[in-house]
Amino acid sequence: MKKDNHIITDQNDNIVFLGDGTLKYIRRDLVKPVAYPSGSFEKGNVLIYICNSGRDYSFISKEFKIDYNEIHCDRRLLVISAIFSEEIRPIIKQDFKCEGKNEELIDTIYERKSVSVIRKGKNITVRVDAQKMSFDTSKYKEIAILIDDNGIKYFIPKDMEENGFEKTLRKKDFNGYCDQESIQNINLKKLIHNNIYEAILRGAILTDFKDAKVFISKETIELKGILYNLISFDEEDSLIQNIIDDNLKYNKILSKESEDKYGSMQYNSFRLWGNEGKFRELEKLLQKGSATNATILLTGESGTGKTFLAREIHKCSKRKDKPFVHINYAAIAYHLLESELFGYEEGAFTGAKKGGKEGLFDMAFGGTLFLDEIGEIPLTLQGKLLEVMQSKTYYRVGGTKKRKADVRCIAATNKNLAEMVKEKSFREDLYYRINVFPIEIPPLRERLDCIHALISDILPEICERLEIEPVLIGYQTMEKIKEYPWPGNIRELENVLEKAAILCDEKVIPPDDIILPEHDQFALKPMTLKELKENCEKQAIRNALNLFHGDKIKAAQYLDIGRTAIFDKIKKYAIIYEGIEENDFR
Ligand SMILES: Nc1ncnc2c1ncn2[C@@H]1O[C@H](COP(=O)(O)OP(=O)(O)OP(=O)(O)O)[C@@H](O)[C@H]1O
Repeated sequence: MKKDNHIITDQNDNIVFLGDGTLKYIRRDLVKPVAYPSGSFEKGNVLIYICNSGRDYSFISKEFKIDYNEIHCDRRLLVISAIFSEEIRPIIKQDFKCEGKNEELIDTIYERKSVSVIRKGKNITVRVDAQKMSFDTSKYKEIAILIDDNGIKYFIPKDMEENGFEKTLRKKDFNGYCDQESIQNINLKKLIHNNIYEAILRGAILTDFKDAKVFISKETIELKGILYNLISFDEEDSLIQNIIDDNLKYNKILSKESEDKYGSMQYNSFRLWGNEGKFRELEKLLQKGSATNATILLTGESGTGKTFLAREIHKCSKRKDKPFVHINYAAIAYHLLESELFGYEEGAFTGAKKGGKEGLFDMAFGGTLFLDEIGEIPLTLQGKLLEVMQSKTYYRVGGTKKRKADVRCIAATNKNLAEMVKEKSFREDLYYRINVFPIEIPPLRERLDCIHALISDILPEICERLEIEPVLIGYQTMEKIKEYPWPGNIRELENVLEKAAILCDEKVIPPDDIILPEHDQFALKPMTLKELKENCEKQAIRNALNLFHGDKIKAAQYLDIGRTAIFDKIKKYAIIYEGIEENDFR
């Protein structure tokens, strides 16, 4: 189960866990880099200890001495230790004495804090709620970061570089300066945005002293797969330890998964989602394809992401700094196609602009030309396109000067081009020229098991587009979404999410705000009873076919109708589903 696309929030919508797949949504521009004031250990503080050498964690209690007598702290001290190039290792100082009563702590200790430690190359970033500090670990042997009510304070022992681990950490040693204002009024949810942020999350731990319940366990993470809920640390030792163990194991799984997937922790540059073998294959194909100049043919049903992936391929190619030009053949008037594509010279035809006009091949020079809906290109123009693709040169309409076509072509279609070749509506030679590197994108219904990954990818974008506060999806809402047999078009899912984001009055979308397509269509226009009935029937059959991957017999059984009846209705409503053969209707 893929876990790196999860965002876990507590009941206050503070981010508790950020899967590495979600880090790209964090708006770093909202968190100003700040330094923090001098401070001391206080009740419930968290100490994060980062060490750049050594592998034996036992030194923490020995060499990195904490003078407990100096620290007025009635809480146990949580020490998270991150060793450069090793995973985070949370350690509870079991021997640390608590003073005072728990009840007193509730008001004074921060109630909910999410602490994450992110490593990117030599940099370690510690985030506490909206605050964040980064350290270049190669510069220091040791860094101690203290988190308390006021935020993050850090301590880099001045003489540490000379004296190794001999330094004793005392409260007076924490010196720095603070800019509290820079983090005030930042709603954590504002941080969820779509800035690409390449980093690997190594650990995320929330301490919560107010609510003693434990809401999460290894099982809930593993079984539910997605959890937008509260992780809280109970005050009981054993429970804290359990949670930390779970987090540890979870982090191990995470890093193992990432390593399996990307070798040495590399990012999936294509924003692909899905965890089946075929997605790894698809990813490999995209990686290979984007690294070359070969023409790529993207096929797949409407709304499966062909345009989206064409852009991603461009972004990952050597041509990424040059233009990406999208031509949708279906959207350009037939008589204008040639001049739009190749441009024209002055006087080429009546109405031609003075000085001529550059075409899309000119505009895409050095970059990528995305030939969308290639199946729609008229036969008359197919020959010319073939010629350009072969000779890499072209003439403007009415022109005599040969121009260089320095473009990489990506074509896309939802048509069956091979069939079109047979029917003679698509040139065979052009088909072979385009079909050098075909990549088929599976429809949504074949990737339903990881639909949550797509949602966590697109929901922040939807909110940004609508200019509304980012919203999150709760666990039950996600379950409801998963129950619907999404056919193939991602746009359908986007519409549902968009509507839910608009309807939602809260920070987390409740299940009731998810209006699934079959319920929604009735609201669109008034219908007669007959139309309503037919719509219901049509939708029910479509759903059943999706549910049973096009198996009409199973769908008929599920709908409790006869075999002939379902065949008749599929024909009557012209329901198209992959796998329905023409023969079936005879
Ligand atoms: N991997 C993805 N991550 C996030 N959003 C995606 C992804 N793939 C597709 N989408 C979104 O799904 C919608 C449909 O995708 P897109 O327009 O690329 O499909 P298409 O196959 O080109 O459709 P058509 O054939 O109708 O032109 C878009 O809004 C796109 O942003």
